[in-house]
This record gives sequence, C-alpha cells and structure tokens, in this order.
Amino acid sequence: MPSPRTVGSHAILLLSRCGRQLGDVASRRSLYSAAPIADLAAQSLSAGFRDIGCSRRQRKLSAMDTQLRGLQISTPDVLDLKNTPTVGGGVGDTFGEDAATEDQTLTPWTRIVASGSELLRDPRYNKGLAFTEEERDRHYLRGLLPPTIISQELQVERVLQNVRSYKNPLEKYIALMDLQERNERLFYKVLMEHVEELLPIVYTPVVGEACQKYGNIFRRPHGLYISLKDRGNVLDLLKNWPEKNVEVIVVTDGERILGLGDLGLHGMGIPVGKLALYTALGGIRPSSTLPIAIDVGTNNETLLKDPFYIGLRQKRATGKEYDALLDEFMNACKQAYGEKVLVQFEDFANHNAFRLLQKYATTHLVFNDDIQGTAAVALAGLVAALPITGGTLADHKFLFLGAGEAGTGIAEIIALEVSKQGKTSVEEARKAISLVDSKGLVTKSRYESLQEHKRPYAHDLPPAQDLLSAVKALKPTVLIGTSGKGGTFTREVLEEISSYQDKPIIMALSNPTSQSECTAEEAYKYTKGKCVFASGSPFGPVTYEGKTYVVGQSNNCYIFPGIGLGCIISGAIRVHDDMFLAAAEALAKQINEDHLAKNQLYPAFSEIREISAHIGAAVAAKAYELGLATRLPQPKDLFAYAKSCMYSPNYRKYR
Ligand SMILES: O=C([O-])CC(=O)C(=O)O
Ligand SMILES: [Mg+2]
Repeated sequence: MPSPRTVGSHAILLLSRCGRQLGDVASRRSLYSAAPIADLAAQSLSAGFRDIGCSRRQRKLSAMDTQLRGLQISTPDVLDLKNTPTVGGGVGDTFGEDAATEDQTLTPWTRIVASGSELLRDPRYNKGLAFTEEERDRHYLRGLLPPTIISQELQVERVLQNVRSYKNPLEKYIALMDLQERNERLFYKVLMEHVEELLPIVYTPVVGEACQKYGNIFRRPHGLYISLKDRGNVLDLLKNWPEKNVEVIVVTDGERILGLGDLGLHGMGIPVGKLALYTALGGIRPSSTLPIAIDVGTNNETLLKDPFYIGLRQKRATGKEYDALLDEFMNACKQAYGEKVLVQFEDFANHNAFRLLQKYATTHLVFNDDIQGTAAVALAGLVAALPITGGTLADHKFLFLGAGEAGTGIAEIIALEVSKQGKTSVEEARKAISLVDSKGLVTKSRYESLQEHKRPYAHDLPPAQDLLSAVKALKPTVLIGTSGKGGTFTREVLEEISSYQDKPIIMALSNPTSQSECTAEEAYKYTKGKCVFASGSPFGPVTYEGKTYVVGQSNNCYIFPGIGLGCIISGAIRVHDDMFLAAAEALAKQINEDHLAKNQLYPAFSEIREISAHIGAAVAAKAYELGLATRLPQPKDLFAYAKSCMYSPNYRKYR
C-alpha cells in the first residue's frame, strides 16, 4: 500500500497534466493533501469534467482512474471517507491522526512543498512577478514567468490602477476577489494600504450588491457551504476544509443580509467580506479564518426562480429541522477546532439571532456582530460625542427607529453603560430609551404582542403611530436609525429634533447606503448644521454654510476585528458583555480634539490597525480580569503583544 504522500505526488502529477482549469480548482488543496487530490480527481472523473470545461481530458482521466486503482486506492474508496461525526482518536486528536482506533476513518491530510506551476496557482504562496531569480531557480519557475522581476510595491500600484479603471463598483469587487484568489498577500497589502478607498468595495455598500448578484458573478467557491442535505455529516464537511488551525468563523444563514433581507446562500459574500476585514483590519492570519454559509433554503421568490441561484431551491426550514442543523454545526465547530474557536453570527434574522446568541453564549465562544458589535461601535460614537453635546450619557434621551438586532443591541449596551457609570439599575436606565418599530412606538399597551427583545422597552407611554409623532411627544436628544429602510429620517423629523435640541445626535446606521435613514447632507441641511452625525455606510465630508464636517462611519468593522484579536491573544473561552464595553471605550479614546472640531465621531480607517490593536488589548485585558483567558501568563504589555501577533501581508522569502 503506497503512503498517502506517494499517492499525493502521483495525483499532483496527473492533475498538473490535466490542464489549467482543473489545476485552478485543485491547486490550493493539492499542495497540502493527498486524499483530497485523489478525491478531486475522482469527483472530476464522475462529473466527466463538464462543469469545469475540460471534457477533452476525459481519456486522461480514465487513465488516472486506472492508475489510482493501480495504487490500490480506488476512486470510490477515496470518495467514501465516511467519518462518523465523533471526536477522533484521543483527547485533542480531532482529526484522528495519532491515536485513531482501527474502526475510525481518518482524512489523510499531508503537506508537500509546492513548486512550478502549482506554486503559481496557490494564492497563499504565489508572488507573481515578484519571485526573485533565486526563487525562480529553486522552485522550478523558469520559463513559467516572463523575465521581469517587480517589487510587491509596484504590484500594489498596478492593481490599484486596474481597480480604479473600472467604473462599475461591482467590477472593482470582482477584480479584488479575483486577486484574493490569485495572490493573497498582494490582496491584503493593497487592501491595508488603501483601506479607505477599498473598504466600501470589499465591504458595505458594494458587498451588498455583490450578494444580490452572487449567482451571476460566481466564479470560484469561497468558504464552506453547509446545507440541510449535510445533516449528520457536518463534522465531515469541516474536515474537508484544508486548514486545521481555524480560529475565527463568521457564519450566516443569509436571512437578513445587511438591510437587504433574505438573500439565501448568496449571503456568503458577507462572511467572506467580514473575514477579509478580520485580516486587513485586525491582523488575524487568513489561514485561520473560515467563512461559512448555512443553507436552509430561502423565502426569496426571485432567487428561487433565478437559474443562477446557488442554494437549495426550497423554502426556509424552521423549527426543529433548523435548530438541529445549527446545533450540529455549533458542536462540530468545537469538535474540529476546539473550545477557543470564535464563532461570529452574522446577518441572521431577528427571530433566530437573539435566541441563537442566548443559546450558545454559555457553551461556546460566540457573539453576534449585528447585536453586540453594532452596539459597541454605536456606544463608542455616543461617548465620543459627549464633549460636543455636553453632559453624560445619562443626561440623554434616546429614540430608535428600528427595534431589531441593532436597535435593541445598542439600547441594551447604553443601558448597561449608564448603569455602570451611575447609581441606577439597568432597568431604570432603559427608561430613557424608546423604540419605534413598523407598528409605531413600542409601548406598554402593546406588551403582549411584542417580541421578547422589545419588551424591556415597552414603557408606559401614550401610543404614537410613526417616528415624527414619537419625536414630537418624547423630544429625544439622540435619534438612532436601525430600521433597514432608506429615507425614513425625513426633513420633518430632522427639522423637529433640531427645533428643541441644540446639538442633536443623529445616527443613520442602516446598510448599505440605499437603506441609510438619511444622507449626511440631509442631516446637516435639515438640522441647519446643528446635528452631530454618523452613519453605518460611508459618506464623504459635507460642507454646510462654510463649515466642513467629516462623517464618521459607525460600522461594526471598527469593533469585530479587535474583538477577535483580543479573544485570540488571550485564549478567551467565552465572550462577555463587558468585553464590548471595553472595546467601545478603547475606540472612543481614539477621538481627539482635531476629530471633534470636525464633528467626527470615529477615527479614520487609515489608522485602523493601530486601533484594532488597542481594542484587542482592551478586550484581552477584560478577558484576563474576568478569568476567561487561558493564555497564561498574561503578557505584561498587551498592546505591544497584540501588535506583535498581527499578520503582515509582505511577501516572505522562500528557501
Ligand atoms: O456589514 C455591515 O456593514 C454592518 C452589518 O453588520 C450589517 O449591516 O449587517
Ligand atoms: Mg451584519
């Protein structure tokens, strides 16, 4: 019986002869593993290569099948690595490599050194024209590259020029995603060095459009897809992922993508984008990040009829079926990657988001970005605004339009912070906060029919049908929009709030830009330059009556990369609400006199890596304080330690 290594080399040899398309599909994995190569070869055999446009290779494939059989690993055997979803051989041996008992199957992952065309097709190691003379000699690259050698810096310039030449933002998105698949370090270097320009493309708002058209622009799969069909085999799917040291997972079920609603499996763009930011903004190694989309169907009729839709064509599963898949998934994450893998829930619909967070918060290292990340970033903005508006948080009166994850998440963190600062309880602090949902003001008279997360805000107030009447009745000093509906902070609403309040705080947090409750310009114009404004989507500076205001982006991407970094460097085993308070405080501290002079509530993204390190250090410090950290002893200087752990996108030398 040949060793897996031998099988791997044979398969690589065969695959490399199979032409570019297959090589493209296989290359990333082929460099690490024998079985998946044989696996791919076998899959391709049965698919007759039609999907990847390689049908003329079929004769060679039959030959490959024969060869694989000659190696006594028949293709069905290779395909049939049916693992029961249990932990492997011994404690900490999830993949069953060292101590697997004989009746347990294992995935024979192995590493080999990449060279030649395989090296050029591996996005993690490819450097394109930046390979040095020496590397070209040592790694069999001669002739595979034109003779020119250029620096990574020049490559960055070239990429930027190309991206800028596209007029359509979606084309820019596609170009950047292609780069990520081709040359990962170059992608991150470009993104990190031009973060303000490129963030709106790989992230909100353009990622929203990309998700809407995900089926049309589909090229290569990103991340891991888990569907209802995989019930009972979720751990096996995780074992197919080519990385074992996963530290951060972002998962969505696609039911509430940004403010765009149910986009089903096309929501995959969000975990992919968020994790790109974990690396670019928070310095988390890309190989330790895993984007996951869970497919339980979609209720989006347009997608169900769309021939290019990539997900299951069925209505969303709910109840026990849904819960069982999620439960299997959550357990499989810990089985595969251990207690300290961070799972970020993203863009789940309200009816699942709150209960999933509650269900898993005590058993897993989890948080919900839309509830807690958004809450922390909004709190940071409010704290930063206090020197402009005067007073403390407890002096303000808050009105929300939108009572979903973001709205009640922010409301809760405000109440928590006020209660920590003053002598009031959280219950008392909630009294200064009111919510308007699609049925009007949330009041006590509606209590019975309210969803649980809104009930703490059902105050004893007269009813109000809409936002404007609620503003008139309650006279809030802070107006926060998390409704997912564009244009809802109307001229009347903005004029009303500025009629009685000197410096109202207006936060229009819905995403993408089309769903923003108002634009930055509208906010300044209709409040006659009185307001302090922030938004969830990016807006350029606004000049009103000769004064220029810089619009801070109150987006959770300031917070989640630092939360991840803090959890990883401290080895945290649970996420605690106080870590979000610490993160918000660390972010608010970044605002100085210069920012305040321009009404800017959030620092520039160009400083984000430093900011993430501060947030990471604050989060880690809190984890140590709460006894939730396992990485001991605690580093003396957590900020320096956080910085030292951050991924650099610069090319490494290959020996
Ligand atoms: O992705 C963003 O820009 C913020 C966010 O989490 C959401 O809107 O769901
Ligand atoms: Mg989100």
